[in-house]
Amino acid sequence: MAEIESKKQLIKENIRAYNDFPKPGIVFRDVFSILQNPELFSILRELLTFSAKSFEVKPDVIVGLDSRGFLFATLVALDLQVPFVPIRKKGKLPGPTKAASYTLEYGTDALEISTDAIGKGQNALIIDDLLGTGGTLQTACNLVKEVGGNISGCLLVIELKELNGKSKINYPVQSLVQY
Ligand SMILES: O=P(O)(O)OC[C@H]1O[C@H](OP(=O)(O)OP(=O)(O)O)[C@H](O)[C@@H]1O
Ligand SMILES: Nc1ncnc2[nH]cnc12
Repeated sequence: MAEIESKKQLIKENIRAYNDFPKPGIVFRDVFSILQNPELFSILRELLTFSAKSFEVKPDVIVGLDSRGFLFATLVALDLQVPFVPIRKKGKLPGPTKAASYTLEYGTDALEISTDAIGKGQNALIIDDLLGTGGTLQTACNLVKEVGGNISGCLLVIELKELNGKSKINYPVQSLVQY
């Protein structure tokens, strides 16, 4: 466990922060700084998969959120050998879909899921890079439920504590690093 905590600390120290991006007053936490270093990216993958295995309800599918969430959700889906399901920004998915709009730290957007992507009663673990206000994750949870899935939980690389996004989510939430 001490080893896990020190690996989380290493990831935290290496996520670069940019002030006033993309708008004045926002501190942008750039998870791509980890991906530029294969050693750190491998450690992050190991931490995510370790956390994904720790949820009480084991996931049947991994749901990743467009776009940065895909970078991590696909790795975990492979490690767990379960299907990967994308939730995309509106207008990008073919076939029948369900959509919902939401607000985020610096704008508004809409998300979409394929109606047949998750079997009725299947357990989904939702993975994204960052939890801010929680609007994105809350919308993703609603979409998974709408197409008949259950939610094992939600896993984030980064949690911005002061935005209190966790309070919007009625499912188990784990984040690897917090600011
Ligand atoms: O908790 P919230 O306040 O809703 O914010 C978190 C979301 O904002 C960012 O996504 P963004 O929409 O910028 O998309 P990207 O991953 O394509 O950069 C981030 O990747 C999360 O998905
Ligand atoms: N502060 C932030 N840094 C990086 N990505 C974000 N997405 C939403 N808020 C963010």
